[in-house]
Amino acid sequence: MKRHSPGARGGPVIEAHGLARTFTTKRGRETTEVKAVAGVDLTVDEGEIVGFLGPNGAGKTTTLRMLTTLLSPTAGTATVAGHDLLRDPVGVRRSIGYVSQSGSTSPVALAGEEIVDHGMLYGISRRQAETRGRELFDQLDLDGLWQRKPSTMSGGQRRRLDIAMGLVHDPSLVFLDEPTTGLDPQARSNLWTHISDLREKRGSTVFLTTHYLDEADALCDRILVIDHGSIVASDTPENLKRSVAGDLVELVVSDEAQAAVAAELLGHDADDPAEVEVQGASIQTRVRDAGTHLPRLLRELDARGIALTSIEVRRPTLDDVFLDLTGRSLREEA
Ligand SMILES: Nc1ncnc2c1ncn2[C@@H]1O[C@H](COP(=O)(O)OP(=O)(O)OP(=O)(O)O)[C@@H](O)[C@H]1O
Repeated sequence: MKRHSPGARGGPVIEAHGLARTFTTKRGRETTEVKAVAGVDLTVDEGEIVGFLGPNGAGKTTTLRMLTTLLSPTAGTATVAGHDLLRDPVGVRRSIGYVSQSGSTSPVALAGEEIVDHGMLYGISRRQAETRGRELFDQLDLDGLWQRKPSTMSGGQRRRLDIAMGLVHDPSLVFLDEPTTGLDPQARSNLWTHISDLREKRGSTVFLTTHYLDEADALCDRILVIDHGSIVASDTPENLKRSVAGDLVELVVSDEAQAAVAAELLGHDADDPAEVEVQGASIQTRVRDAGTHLPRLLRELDARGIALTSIEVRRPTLDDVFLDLTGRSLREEA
């Protein structure tokens, strides 16, 4: 597993060892145990934007709630923002920002007042909270909304207000639980810019969960994949894509009668020569680093007089990675 990513600027700000949580539920005389998180080791370095991905019920929110002190682990240890999770939960809480899935703004209080109250709750003065709050409103495109109730804001504005609340006490480490769920594509990509800016302009470390693979791909230096309560991968999006599968190559020959010969030639480059699919005039397979093989393939096809109507190369996506690692497609679940 790769630990340090290009975004990393310093030492670890999260270090967890064997972090686990079992839930026990009782129905009548029957007791059921759910191992929501089964002993997680993870490291996040200062300045990284790390995406935490996994199928529904994999243990993402439970891990996040443990790392933010909202839930106590049944086993394991962690240091978060320089404080021991078990011995100094107050120290952890004061040093981090946490934006939950549902957010924490009241729909009826005025946005500015809420931000100030929230900052004071974290021990900063009213004046500091107001200065910082107004600065965040400016940075997060919330100008003019200080005196507005969240119930009158758009989804994107409300989500940015949630983020401002999580940042008002100036934490160096921010946890975002599904920050863009429910937003339209434009509001999502706008929020991505703001999240990147947290790192670029403030040097913050960001740990976020998401169901959107394009989000993880665009935003994260590193992706952690959790499945059945255990981490199953940790690497940059590029390395993950490279590691699971070759590029998908599809050739369409002009003359269907030549498909078998073309398939044989393509088979020489295939990851698995037994996995070349032919359907009518279309032939497809996976080829590692297709770009380096295609010129030769094209010359060979030409030499045999096989003309193509099209050729398409698709790089592996994070969904391919996800499918490979968990046996499930995140796209189906989102
Ligand atoms: N309070 C609880 N009591 C009992 N079981 C729980 C509790 N909270 C979570 N679980 C179970 O723990 C497992 C992990 O849940 P968790 O919410 O961490 O998953 P998740 O990866 O965040 O899922 P999602 O993507 O759907 O939000 C699930 O099987 C869930 O049903």
